[in-house]
This record gives sequence, structure tokens and C-alpha cells, in this order.
Amino acid sequence: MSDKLRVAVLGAKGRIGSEAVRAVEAAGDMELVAALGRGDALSAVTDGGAQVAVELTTPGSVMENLEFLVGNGIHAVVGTTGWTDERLATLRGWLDASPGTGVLIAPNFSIGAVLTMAFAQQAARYFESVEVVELHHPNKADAPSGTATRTAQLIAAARAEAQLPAQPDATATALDGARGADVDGVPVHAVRLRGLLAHQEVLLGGEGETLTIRHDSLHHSSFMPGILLGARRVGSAPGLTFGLEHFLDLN
Ligand SMILES: NC(=O)c1ccc[n+]([C@@H]2O[C@H](COP(=O)([O-])OP(=O)(O)OC[C@H]3O[C@@H](n4cnc5c(N)ncnc54)[C@H](O)[C@@H]3O)[C@@H](O)[C@H]2O)c1
Ligand SMILES: O=C(O)C1=N[C@H](C(=O)O)CCC1
Repeated sequence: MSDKLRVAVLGAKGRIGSEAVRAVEAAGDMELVAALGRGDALSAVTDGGAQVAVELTTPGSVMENLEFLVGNGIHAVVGTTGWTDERLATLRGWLDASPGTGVLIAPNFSIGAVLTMAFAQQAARYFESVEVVELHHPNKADAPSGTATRTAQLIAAARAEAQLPAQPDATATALDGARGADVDGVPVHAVRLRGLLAHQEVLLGGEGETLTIRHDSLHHSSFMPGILLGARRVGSAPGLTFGLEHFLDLN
């Protein structure tokens, strides 16, 4: 058997999964041992001797896949969205029963998006107002995006730590949805537009000034370095890691 890292891709025919298949095949230190589409038996992952699985399916499939992977001691790098506190608690339970197994969940694998989240978290304490606008291709199934949800949660935590009051907003009447989704007190607006891939703006406002932090993923290739980094590192990080920033030296 070669000393290359044996990698499986789940969701291999999807938009990001097909790009991940190509990236793993092109990586000199990795061997693609399984590429699963919907309906394919998970046993292909164990039969292929995968050490790491890259999970890029749908919120409806990800839990079943992770139960199998973690139960078989296969590390997982997860980009699929739809994470709730309840789902994370279930996953932690599986990991507790499978010591040594690592799972990385990354709301976004692109370095620019990871930095956007870090910058937004850093800036949040200095501004009275903050809203998040995420813009994606119209084939996206979930809204708001996992990245925007995570960004808003990080902003809310920073505001709470700085003991900022609730945001100013005199809106007295509004059409449903006009003020976006409320994620921990941060309005999040989702745009779906043909021609786009994955984009996000964090708008911050204070007395007499605004700050806009914007990131654009223009191609699925933007996610590949993060996925490959995650695959290389996840085996040395037992338990659950949430966010690619934990595998980067952002200081
Ligand atoms: N974290 C990131 O950086 C990042 C980037 C892009 C997309 N995503 C997320 O990845 C997920 C997939 O996005 P997409 O645009 O590729 O969607 P997509 O619909 O193009 O691809 C999903 C694929 O998974 C397949 N699938 C469903 N259940 C499966 C199963 N049990 N086993 C194997 N394959 C299965 C589907 O048939 C489909 O081909 C979404 O949740 C999306 O938000 C994350
Ligand atoms: O295209 C998608 O779908 C994306 N999903 C992730 C999210 O929901 O944040 C990451 C960006 C692309």
C-alpha cells in the first residue's frame, strides 16, 4: 500500500464535490480511493481503506454519513451546511465513542471567507450597527448560508463580550423578511442571483462612518486549498474542530 493519504469524497458528483475529486487526484500526497454519489453504498469508503473522507453532500445526508464515518474511525472534513446545536451535540456523542477520530466542519474553506469572519469579529465591538448580506448562486438549497450564519454568531459573541446594547433600529412596520433573518440579534440577508457563486458583505456602521468587509468566491477552486489542508490536518485533531481558522495561523 502506498504512503499517500487515502481520501474518499462523498457528494462526488456535486458542484463542490466534483471539484474536490479533481483536487484530491491532483494532490501528490493523496490517493482518491472512493468517490460516492447519492445512492452509492458507504461500504465503498471502508473497502477502499480511506483514512479521511471529504463530506460535501446535503444537510439531509450529512448526519447519516458522519455516523458511519466516525463509527468506523474515518476522519472527516465536512463542508456541508445545516449545522444546529442539536446536530453538533449528536456528532460529539459519536466522537466520544470513537476516540482518536477527528472531524473538521468548515462553514467555508476559502481563506478569504475565513479572514472575513475573523475581521468581522474583530471589528464588531467598535460599531453600533452591523448587518450581513450573503449572495449566492440560485441553485443553493439553504438560506442563510452557513458562512453568514457563522459570521453573525461570531459578531454577536464579540458584541456580547464588549457589552454592546441591542442595535439601533426604529422599524415599526415591515413586510415579512424585509429586515432579514435574525441570527443572535444580527440581521442576515440572503440574495440568490444567476451569475453569482458565493459572496458576502459585512456592513458595520458607527457615528459618521461605515466599514464594509466583502469577500467573493469566484470559482469552486477557491475552496480547494482549505479542503486539502483540512484533509492533511484532521487526523491529528481528534474530536470536533469547527472552523478552518483552527488549522491556520491567523496571528
Ligand atoms: N464549506 C464550504 O466552503 C462550502 C463551499 C461550497 C459548498 N458548500 C456546501 O456543500 C454542500 C454541497 O454544495 P453543492 O453546491 O456542491 O451542492 P450540490 O447539490 O451540487 O451537490 C451535492 C451532491 O451530493 C449528492 N449527495 C446527496 N446525498 C448524498 C449521499 N448520501 N452520498 C453521496 N452523495 C450524496 C447529491 O446528489 C449532489 O450531487 C452544501 O451544503 C453547500 O452549502 C460548502
Ligand atoms: O455554494 C454554496 O452552497 C456554498 N455554501 C457554503 C455556505 O453556505 O456558506 C459556503 C459558500 C458556498
